[in-house]
Amino acid sequence: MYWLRIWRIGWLILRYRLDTLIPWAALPLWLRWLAIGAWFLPTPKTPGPMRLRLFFEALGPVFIKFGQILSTRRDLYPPEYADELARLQDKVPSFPGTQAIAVIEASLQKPITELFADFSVEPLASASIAQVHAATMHDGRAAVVKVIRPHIQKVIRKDLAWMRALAKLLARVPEARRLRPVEVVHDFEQTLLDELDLVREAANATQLRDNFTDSDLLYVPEIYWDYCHRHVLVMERIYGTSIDEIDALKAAGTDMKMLAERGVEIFFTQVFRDSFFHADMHPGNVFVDLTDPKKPRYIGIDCGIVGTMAEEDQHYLAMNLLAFFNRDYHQVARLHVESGWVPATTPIHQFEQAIRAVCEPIFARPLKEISFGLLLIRLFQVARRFDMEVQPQLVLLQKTLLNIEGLGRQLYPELDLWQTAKPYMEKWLKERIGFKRTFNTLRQQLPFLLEQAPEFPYYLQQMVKQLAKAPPAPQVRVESASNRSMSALILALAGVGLAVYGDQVAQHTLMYVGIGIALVAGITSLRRP
Ligand SMILES: Nc1ncnc2c1ncn2[C@@H]1O[C@H](COP(=O)(O)OP(=O)(O)OP(=O)(O)O)[C@@H](O)[C@H]1O
Repeated sequence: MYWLRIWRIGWLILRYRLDTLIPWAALPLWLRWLAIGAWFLPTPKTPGPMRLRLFFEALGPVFIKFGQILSTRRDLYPPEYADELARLQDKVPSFPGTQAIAVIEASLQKPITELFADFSVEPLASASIAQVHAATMHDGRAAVVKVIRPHIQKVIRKDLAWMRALAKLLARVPEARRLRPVEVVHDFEQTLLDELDLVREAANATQLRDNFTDSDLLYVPEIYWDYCHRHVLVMERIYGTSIDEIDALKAAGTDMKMLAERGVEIFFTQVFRDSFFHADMHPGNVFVDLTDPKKPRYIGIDCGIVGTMAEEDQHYLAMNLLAFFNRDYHQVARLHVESGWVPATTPIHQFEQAIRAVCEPIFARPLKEISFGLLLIRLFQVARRFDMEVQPQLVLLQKTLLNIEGLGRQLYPELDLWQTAKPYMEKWLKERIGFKRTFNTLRQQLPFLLEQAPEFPYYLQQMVKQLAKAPPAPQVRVESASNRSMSALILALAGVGLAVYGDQVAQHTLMYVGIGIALVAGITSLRRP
């Protein structure tokens, strides 16, 4: 079985003449012997990217998924390859509904009739990892049941082992190393293994749903947790119009401008407000609720792939985008160093010049034609030359951004992404840096500080004792200065506490503690020369 797979991969490489895509002359001698087998084969007529796509298709679901992921790495691969691989589709035959039932019953440990009032044996949809069936719950709710393809785990693990081996081999070739085969395969492995766990998908969907509770922008179907397992996911069935059905959307009188803008708003809200974004926004996963076509609401399904961002990354991303659109390349370069995205030793001016060289041609176009996603790709390409390790989350973000832009412009070609996003980002940055955020942080931390309040007199006593023992003047001055700031700080906290939380008793206690500290600190500082 193992050798059969090796033989098949080798044979398909030769059949699609992938050897012609490899710069043999650049390879070490020990590898060149592999090319000997190809010497007698006819020269291929179809272009290289298409042959690569056919190769992935012939190798089945895992390689197809891999090709789809490569197609999103436009920062690494030439556009003609990315475009061709983006055409890869999971044309996988569905598996029999009886097998789906067997997986469900084995996972949930109950007969299907006990689980559902009705279960449709004919699948609604079928993809490489899972298949979806319609069902009705016993209380009458319409549901869909997602079931992991039987035996897919084994196939995936075997193929992943293969890919890792091939990637390691490629990484030994200097020409191929810059394509980062090992990292790319590693990221792919993570994504794929995550997709195999439907409980993870259910948890993601629940979080996204919670983040948009009562929102008129996005709806996420409810997860029926009592019916979930690693291999089975049961959720509310939704009835929306696919975002792909432009004619149907228009015929229903949808406000297409608002629909496109809401898509952008949802994305930026997810990235900046929640730091949790749906990262698989292909049209098959996006529907529109047209209850009110003048206020169309999105419906998102399939939360198998999500992205999160660290707070600092959010901050630097927003600052970067704003700096970009102000064409302040020096600031962009500086932010990259400050955030640690590129090494601290990066020569700022050279980096700035390199960024300017790729960005200026983009900005020569009208603003509404500029692609954010493409801009990020260019930036990552430049930054790689300056040793930037692009984190997977940033790659996910850039990929999602490209999807959103694609969708948005398909819905409403005049969509000005920047005009839609800029006010949102500026507002976010202002809130983050401004008084409101400081106040909110204090408000969050205050219960903890107040919990410590009864200890204040003790600390106070200790402080006074220490001061009494304190040695020479200059040092004392520093200490009393710091005590004064300490008392000011505590007083300030007490003030905020009063404003935010105080009932009458707490207010008085805090006030007296605050005044006491201020008095003691003041008297102590007077006692010292
Ligand atoms: N809650 C739902 N209500 C109605 N239809 C649904 C629901 N969830 C999924 N579907 C249908 O099933 C299809 C496949 O679902 P989903 O995208 O979750 O599966 P998948 O195996 O991850 O597919 P892919 O990998 O192609 O995204 C959807 O395109 C949609 O038509």
